[in-house]
Amino acid sequence: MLRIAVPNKGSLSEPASAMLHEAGYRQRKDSRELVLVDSGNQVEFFFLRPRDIAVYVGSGKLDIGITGRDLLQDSGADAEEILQLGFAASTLRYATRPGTVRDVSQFGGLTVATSFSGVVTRHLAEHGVNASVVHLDGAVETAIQLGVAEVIADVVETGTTLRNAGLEIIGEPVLSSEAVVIRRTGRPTEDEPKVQQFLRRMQGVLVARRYVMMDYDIRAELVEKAVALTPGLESPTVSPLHDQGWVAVRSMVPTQDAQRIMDDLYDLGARAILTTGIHACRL
Ligand SMILES: Nc1ncnc2c1ncn2[C@@H]1O[C@H](COP(=O)(O)OP(=O)(O)OP(=O)(O)O)[C@@H](O)[C@H]1O
Ligand SMILES: O=P(O)(O)OC[C@H]1O[C@H](OP(=O)(O)OP(=O)(O)O)[C@H](O)[C@@H]1O
Ligand SMILES: [Mg+2]
Repeated sequence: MLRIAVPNKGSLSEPASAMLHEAGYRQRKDSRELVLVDSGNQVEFFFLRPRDIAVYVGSGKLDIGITGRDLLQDSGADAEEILQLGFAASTLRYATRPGTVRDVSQFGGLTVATSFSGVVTRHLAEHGVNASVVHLDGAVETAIQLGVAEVIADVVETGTTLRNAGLEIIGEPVLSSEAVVIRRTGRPTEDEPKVQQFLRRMQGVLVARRYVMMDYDIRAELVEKAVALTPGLESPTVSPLHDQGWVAVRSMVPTQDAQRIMDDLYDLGARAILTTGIHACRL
């Protein structure tokens, strides 16, 4: 059985389980369940703290896991990203009281509070800055108010939390993160076909979420121009219609561009333009 680590709490937990469910895997019904066997798919899920997942996978105790890139890098575990999942997107940013310091080059002699002390310690060293790092578990913003640190490094999505704490973001992002699938570094195992099948399923969900199927009819002499608007992932299907002057085209298009493409196709002369959702796919 493939042994997979899944976040049990926090921002990653619900979207990770939703994605696994969409990929056809059983998911737990009770958030207190720690282990779930999906015997139909020959997979065993371990629900673990997001921060611990890289440690289990890096040590080889579990085959693969879903975690955040920031947590993976912070752990220093011997694990690598094998698929980006596109949710829990965030950046790790430095922040301070307005008007104090402007970027990392001015942090010498200061204290930086963060839950990502591994990443931050390395980042400071790379910039040759001699600053102290204080590790906190969460609610890091308060460390400045309480005088524990002059600077914090924290996860930013919308920036609302920092603004509400009266802090301003300074300097360049320390790193950009999102949910990722990880496995032990350089480790194709005897389970490799199962890992590849798992990745294909997850990629199928990503494509089904990001693309719609578009169908339309177009005059035969305009098909090249139409196909340039809807190139598809590989090549669109072009089928003859009973009316010999027209063809039917079928192609995948990014969901976010679908309305604009439909307008452009209509202006070109296409008719009966339809989009339909994709429920699942293997590319
Ligand atoms: N507001 C957010 N938006 C997007 N991603 C986030 C957000 N907060 C945390 N993350 C991401 O979630 C992961 C951290 O998960 P973790 O469960 O440790 O923290 P959390 O979601 O803040 O939950 P907790 O309540 O336990 O602090 C990291 O990869 C981080 O980048
Ligand atoms: O930029 P924003 O959209 O405001 O989101 C970022 C905030 O979200 C997370 O906090 P969470 O609510 O999980 O609390 P925590 O500090 O206890 O982790 C993260 O730690 C930031 O504080
Ligand atoms: Mg949090």
